[in-house]
Amino acid sequence: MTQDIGGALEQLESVVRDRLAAGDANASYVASLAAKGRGKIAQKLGEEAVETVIAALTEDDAALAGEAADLIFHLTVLLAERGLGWADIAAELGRRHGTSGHAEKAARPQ
Ligand SMILES: N=c1c2ncn([C@@H]3O[C@H](COP(=O)(O)OP(=O)(O)OP(=O)(O)O)[C@@H](O)[C@H]3O)c2ncn1[C@@H]1O[C@H](COP(=O)(O)O)[C@@H](O)[C@H]1O
Repeated sequence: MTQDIGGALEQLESVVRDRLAAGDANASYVASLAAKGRGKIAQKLGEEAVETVIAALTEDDAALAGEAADLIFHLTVLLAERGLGWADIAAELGRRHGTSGHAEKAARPQ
């Protein structure tokens, strides 16, 4: 099924929030990960980031897409556990839109 990225992220976030609220670690990976604490969620995110880097350097496109999906999924869990969601990230990206990274860096206080 093809889906636009906004819809996919909203759908994933909605399911993740439901799983966190239900807290059923036996039935849900999200709930079982959250039960291990924020540190474990952050650790998994770091592992998935490393696996994404390795895939980018050594594996094919399908493998990279899979690792990227794992990374985004675990970031969604971490954000939700902190009470944040993709709307918060979209707002920050929107604030940055149109500002060159070079210009932003040059404007930082020395
Ligand atoms: N997108 C995902 C998703 N991507 C990856 N994963 C799981 O993330 C886990 C991480 O993989 P690993 O091999 O690193 O896990 P592991 O070996 O158990 O890791 P360790 O804790 O042992 O280090 C696996 O169990 C994957 O199945 C996901 N689990 C759930 N989702 C989404 O979240 C929804 C809710 O899932 P549940 O909470 O399980 O109902 C699902 O409907 C999906 O939409």
